[in-house]
Amino acid sequence: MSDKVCQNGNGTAAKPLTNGIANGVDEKNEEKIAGVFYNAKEASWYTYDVLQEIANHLLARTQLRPKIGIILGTGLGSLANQLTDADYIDYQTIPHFPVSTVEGHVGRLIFGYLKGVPVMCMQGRFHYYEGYPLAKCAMPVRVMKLVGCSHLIATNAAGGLHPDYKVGDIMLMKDHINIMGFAGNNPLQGPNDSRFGPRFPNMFNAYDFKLLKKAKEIGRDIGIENNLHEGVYICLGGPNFETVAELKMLRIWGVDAVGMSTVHEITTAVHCGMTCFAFSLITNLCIPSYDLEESPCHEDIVGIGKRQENTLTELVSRMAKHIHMELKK
Ligand SMILES: O=P(O)(O)O[C@@H]1C[C@H](O)[C@@H](CO)O1
Ligand SMILES: Nc1nc2[nH]cnc2c(=O)[nH]1
Repeated sequence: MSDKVCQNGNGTAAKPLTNGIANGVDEKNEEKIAGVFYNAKEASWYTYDVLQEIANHLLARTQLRPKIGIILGTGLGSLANQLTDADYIDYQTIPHFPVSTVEGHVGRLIFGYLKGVPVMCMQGRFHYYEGYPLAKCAMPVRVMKLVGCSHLIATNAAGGLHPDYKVGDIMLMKDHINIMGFAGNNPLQGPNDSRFGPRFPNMFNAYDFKLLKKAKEIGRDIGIENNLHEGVYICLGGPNFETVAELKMLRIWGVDAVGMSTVHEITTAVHCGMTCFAFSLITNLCIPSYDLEESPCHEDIVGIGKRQENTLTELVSRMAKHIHMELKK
């Protein structure tokens, strides 16, 4: 028998929950962190003042003043190894911050220089299936904004649904389908604080067209144009992977890559006026057939991210450099 932890899509390893939460809402809601139920009250707990408190806390712990926030998806955390002169801030030590419970998400913020560009990096994100409401999953984006970031680079691991995609390819996100929002589950649900943004934000140009164009140019420069695509991402609630019938339906909808994150982060970032760029690393193929022997496995997904570290670092750092130069103009 293979010693692989998961086969046939089962057995996804969970990181043991830590009890070392600094203070605030999580201490009281420790049970909820185990992913038990959705609590709208908990989501709306992150008021402007609470988020400002978190931002001030961070600004007191680093000299860096980044304009670019980066979210590293599953298996993509090793990109953070490239940061120099870095300040590492564990989520457990930040007031009111949740903890990362998923393998492949270290759970810390890093303020450092990516090839000379100051950035703020989330090495590990929060997912809905961990038991966090969407507003809480996306809360760090508002913190980025309050720290001074005008741009967000979000990355994720996703299943490739488009028939041309191969494992290891990169799909630049040109758009998304907010399926969880269709049913009213939206990170912006609840009272709107106009200091963040408008009640009814426009998502028409959520993914900055110029940055998308630049990414394609960079893709050519670094020789990955044959493994680079542009497509539509969907975030499902997870944690289960999709059934064949679901994959068939998503394909009809025009979805190219399937994941469990990013959409609520981008929605929150657009709401507060940040310019967004995002991409998916295709870590497995979503083939709508009952005849397959292999199915997605979290450990393999993490491994693909690590394998692609050099390419991803090159793409992200060149994008960061470009944004940095543009901001200086
Ligand atoms: O955080 P991301 O969206 O990169 O993680 C994806 C979705 C699940 O969390 C995990 C499945 O392996 O990878
Ligand atoms: N929902 C979903 N998320 C993923 N993350 C990485 N691969 C997948 C996948 O196939 N489906």
